Amino acid sequence: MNYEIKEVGDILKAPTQGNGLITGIAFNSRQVIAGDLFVALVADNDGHQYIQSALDNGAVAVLVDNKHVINAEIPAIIVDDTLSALQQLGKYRRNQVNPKVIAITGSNGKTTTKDMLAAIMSSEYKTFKTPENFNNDIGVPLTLLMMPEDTEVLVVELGMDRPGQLTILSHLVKPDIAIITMIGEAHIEFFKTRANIARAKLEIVSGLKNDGVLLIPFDEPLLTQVNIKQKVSFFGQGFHEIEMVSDHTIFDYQHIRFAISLIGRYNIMNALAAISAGILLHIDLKKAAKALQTFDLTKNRTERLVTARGVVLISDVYNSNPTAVAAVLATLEAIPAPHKYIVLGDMLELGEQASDLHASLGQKVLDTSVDGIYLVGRLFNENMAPLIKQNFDSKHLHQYETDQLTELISDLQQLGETGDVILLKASHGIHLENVVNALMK
Ligand SMILES: CC(=O)N[C@H]1[C@@H](OP(=O)(O)OP(=O)(O)OC[C@H]2O[C@@H](n3ccc(=O)[nH]c3=O)[C@H](O)[C@@H]2O)O[C@H](CO)[C@@H](O)[C@@H]1O[C@H](C)C(=O)N[C@@H](C)C(=O)N[C@H](CCC(=O)N[C@@H](CCCCN)C(=O)O)C(=O)O
Ligand SMILES: Nc1ncnc2c1ncn2[C@@H]1O[C@H](COP(=O)(O)OP(=O)(O)OP(=O)(O)O)[C@@H](O)[C@H]1O
Ligand SMILES: C[C@@H](N)C(=O)N[C@H](C)C(=O)O
Repeated sequence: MNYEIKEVGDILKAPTQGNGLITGIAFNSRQVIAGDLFVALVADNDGHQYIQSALDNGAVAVLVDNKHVINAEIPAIIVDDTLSALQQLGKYRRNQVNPKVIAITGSNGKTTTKDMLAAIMSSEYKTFKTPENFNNDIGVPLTLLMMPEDTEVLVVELGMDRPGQLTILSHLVKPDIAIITMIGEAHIEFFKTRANIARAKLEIVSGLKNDGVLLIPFDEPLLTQVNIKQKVSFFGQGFHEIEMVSDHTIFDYQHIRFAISLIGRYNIMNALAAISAGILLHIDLKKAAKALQTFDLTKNRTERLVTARGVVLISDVYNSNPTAVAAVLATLEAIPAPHKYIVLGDMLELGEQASDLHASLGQKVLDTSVDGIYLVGRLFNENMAPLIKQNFDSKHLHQYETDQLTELISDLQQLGETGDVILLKASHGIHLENVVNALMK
């Protein structure tokens, strides 16, 4: 981006001080590079404390609120509220660059579908995608502002954990195509029912263009009954699964063979969502197939890693909820390996249903042929372990508190031989990524 400080002041109808050309944006002073506008956000901490550190790192100006007094020498844009100013700027950028926008939400699979779709779109168009999973009220405007001038297609992920959030984000990005990947139980604590989650996910159509298309899975009744003015299309039918091997999945769709560089039957659904959006923007299916052979996947999403000892780790540690756990257990069951182990950490934000939902996965764990079970956290240990103990050799059941990751790491470091598989899955708050990182050292 290239905006003069005064231009940003005009966009935001806000007073400015100083001159300079803004070429990038950052809200963390530690990540500021020369030319950036530093946005001082107020969270648990107050970002205004880090203005000097941002300037030292090369910030050309700072976006600050008028409750803070700022030295007149510092190039600045002064607003009422820095987060809403960030969103306003993002909206301006969206309209100025004016790409085709494909917005993706869903309880699971947003980031994976976003990465797949961006790879497909890049075969034909200058494409920009959400970095990592910057999908909230901060991440979405940041994505819009990071989008290069010549972007033809923007693939943007929209997340939410409360009703109303997607309405705001959808109006911000104004999608041409909106995708809902699936409805699960993620964040159900704040919704109580899956029906309420579906209703909140459907808010994605509130900013969808009148001639836009909503893409939804054909087999989710909470979505297929939707009644909206825009066109609705379905994905997920008409494929023929051929094979799932240890590091990729093969299926046929419309007479084209797809070999996606990921395991998990659910990733066929994610791929079909991405392919269907590709078709809407006239991408040739052979090009889509090529793009999905090797694409850049955000880490820790059913990511296959191999340790120095040759043990395969399936790292699925960014988030967790019952549908996702069931899906990866089925995947683990389907892939060949001499020995298999599972490490399950608690699933968070499930509210009053948490105990039942943790218990309900017990039979699925027992039905998966594994040689060892490692449970991390109170919820699994209190609610699932009793059933496992009755039906599984207790020598091979290992239990940890969430503050015992060091013990877990040292146990896993001894575990398995070449070709054996360890699946790790937990909510992000359990921080199994630290275990994965330690095992990969
Ligand atoms: C408010 C804020 O600025 N907090 C970010 C900030 O935390 P901190 O805990 O450090 O904030 P803190 O309160 O200490 O500091 C206040 C401010 O001072 C800044 N600061 C702090 C120290 C310093 O030396 N310099 C500095 O500039 C700091 O960047 C922050 O702006 O610094 C972290 C590391 O850089 C980021 O990770 C955080 O980003 C949040 C999570 C975010 O919302 N990030 C956006 C970009 C995002 O999209 N994040 C995604 C996903 C969000 C998500 O959970 N999505 C949900 C759904 C949506 C939920 C909506 N509630 C889902 O997918 O299910 C992600 O982190 O993965
Ligand atoms: N279509 C799907 N159905 C069920 N589970 C899925 C599906 N897609 C992905 N998952 C599970 O969810 C995990 C996270 O995937 P992904 O990151 O794509 O989801 P997400 O919705 O973007 O979540 P986040 O925004 O937190 O990254 C996967 O590793 C897998 O365990
Ligand atoms: C980390 C956040 N995006 C998320 O998905 N949280 C849920 C509760 C999880 O980690 O499972």
